[in-house]
Amino acid sequence: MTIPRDIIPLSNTVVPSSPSLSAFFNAGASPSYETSYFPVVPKKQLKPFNTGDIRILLLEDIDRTARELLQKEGYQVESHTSSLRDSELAEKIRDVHVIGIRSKTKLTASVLDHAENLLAIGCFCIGTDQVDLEYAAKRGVTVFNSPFSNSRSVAELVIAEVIMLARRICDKSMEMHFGTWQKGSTRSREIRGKVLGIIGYGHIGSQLSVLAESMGMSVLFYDVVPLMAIGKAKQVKSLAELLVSSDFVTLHVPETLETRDLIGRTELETMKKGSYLINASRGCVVDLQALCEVMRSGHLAGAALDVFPREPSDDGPYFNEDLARWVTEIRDLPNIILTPHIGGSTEEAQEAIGAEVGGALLRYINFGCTIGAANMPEVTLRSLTVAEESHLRVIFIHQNRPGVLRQVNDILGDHNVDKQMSDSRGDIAYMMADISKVDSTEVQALYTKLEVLSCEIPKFLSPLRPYFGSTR
Ligand SMILES: NC(=O)C1=CN([C@@H]2O[C@H](COP(=O)(O)OP(=O)(O)OC[C@H]3O[C@@H](n4cnc5c(N)ncnc54)[C@H](O)[C@@H]3O)[C@@H](O)[C@H]2O)C=CC1
Ligand SMILES: O=C(O)CCC(=O)C(=O)O
Repeated sequence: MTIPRDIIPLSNTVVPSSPSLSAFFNAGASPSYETSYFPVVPKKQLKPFNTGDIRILLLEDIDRTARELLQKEGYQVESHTSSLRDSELAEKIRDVHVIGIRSKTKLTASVLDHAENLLAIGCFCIGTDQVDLEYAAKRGVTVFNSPFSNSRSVAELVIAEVIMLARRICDKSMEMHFGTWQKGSTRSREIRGKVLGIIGYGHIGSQLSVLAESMGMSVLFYDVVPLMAIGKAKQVKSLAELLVSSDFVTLHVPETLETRDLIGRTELETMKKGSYLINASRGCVVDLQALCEVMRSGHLAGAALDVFPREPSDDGPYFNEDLARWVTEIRDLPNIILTPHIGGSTEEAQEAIGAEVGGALLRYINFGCTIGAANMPEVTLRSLTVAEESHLRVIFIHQNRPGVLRQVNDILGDHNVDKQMSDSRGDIAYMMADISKVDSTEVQALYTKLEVLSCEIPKFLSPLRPYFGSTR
């Protein structure tokens, strides 16, 4: 557990928002924070609230690029180097408007039920399987991630592992650490001319394909969709075809129902004798019990695992039998490289992710822009400018039902609707409209009328709220 740090005092950087909005954004704010004032910068962006009222919780050692970006905006940012235990997470998530996580923090429906004020989740990684995306959308919580900022880092780790496995580097190094000098070439091979089989030819798989070919390997890949092969790589028709033909099999699929235990005993036994398995995707994709047995039988020559079906939530001496039964077995296997989910953990990747996800959160909070969202329709409009006085941006997240937009437009209709964009994704729709000639005294009435509309949404959807922004 870590001590919260970097809590910025509340700041009043902008013209105060309407009382109802202050109430919305201030709900749960701790009265103990000090107040201070930052210079007002005349930016051409929405300031629908006091930016200092926005409370952001960053977990799992998210890069300082994100922290600094968000702090500069005047938001209150509290950051922790690790994830939080369940009870602490439930408590902390209650008050915040934004939470930033990586892969350890599980934002399930029951955790999200505690999140009374949550507007957005930033997954500072590629995977979003740790978040119940659908439930978050139903609660009007928008989720952002970084689709490829750490892809290269994962690809580089895998290429390193291919060589290390082929030369049994980890075992050799371990022997030396224990004082044993054991020279020899038995079961050490070059990777040139060998076949790399990639399962999942997306951002990481295709990047790896380029690296592997440049080192003289042949590349086969299997993917559920037909894809353009890069270089001389070849897409195969079935998983079995890839498994029987590859010297190294590496997994780069997302965690889905279909990929759970994608590699079980049958698949492991289908792999070539003396081949190697690498998993830097998600732990549940490989049946570890089967892997241990097949490795002990000598059928596989080695493996590298960066991800596990259960991973410790804290750094420390936790990779032991308390985590799972298979841990002891895996630790005892020869020529197996074990790494603590560090595929994307490079300074370059983390900095890029911090800027990308931090920027997406900022654009969402400040402008309502959902471009890049993982669970909401992608909607944006050109920003309002400070010259456009008496303009108001209305954002309305609602159930995707016939008639809702007509009702919304009836309410907005007394004003000039300068621009409007609406889109839906499954059951959820997102509407953004810029209306003009709005007197500040009318904002509350508009809000109330829209809020009544949202009452038509079943009770569990009640947090879907209208959200206003103005240039003032
Ligand atoms: N170890 C680490 O630190 C990291 C792990 N990851 C994991 O790697 C995964 C892949 O990342 P990206 O390449 O960026 O994803 P991506 O979405 O670009 O590519 C995934 C590919 O897998 C394919 N696919 C999906 N289901 C499949 C199936 N059943 N069989 C075969 N192919 C299937 C998709 O069609 C797609 O082409 C992420 O979802 C994440 O879980 C990502 C980054 C870092
Ligand atoms: O960096 C992390 O904590 C998670 C990396 C990962 O697995 C991802 O980006 O999906």
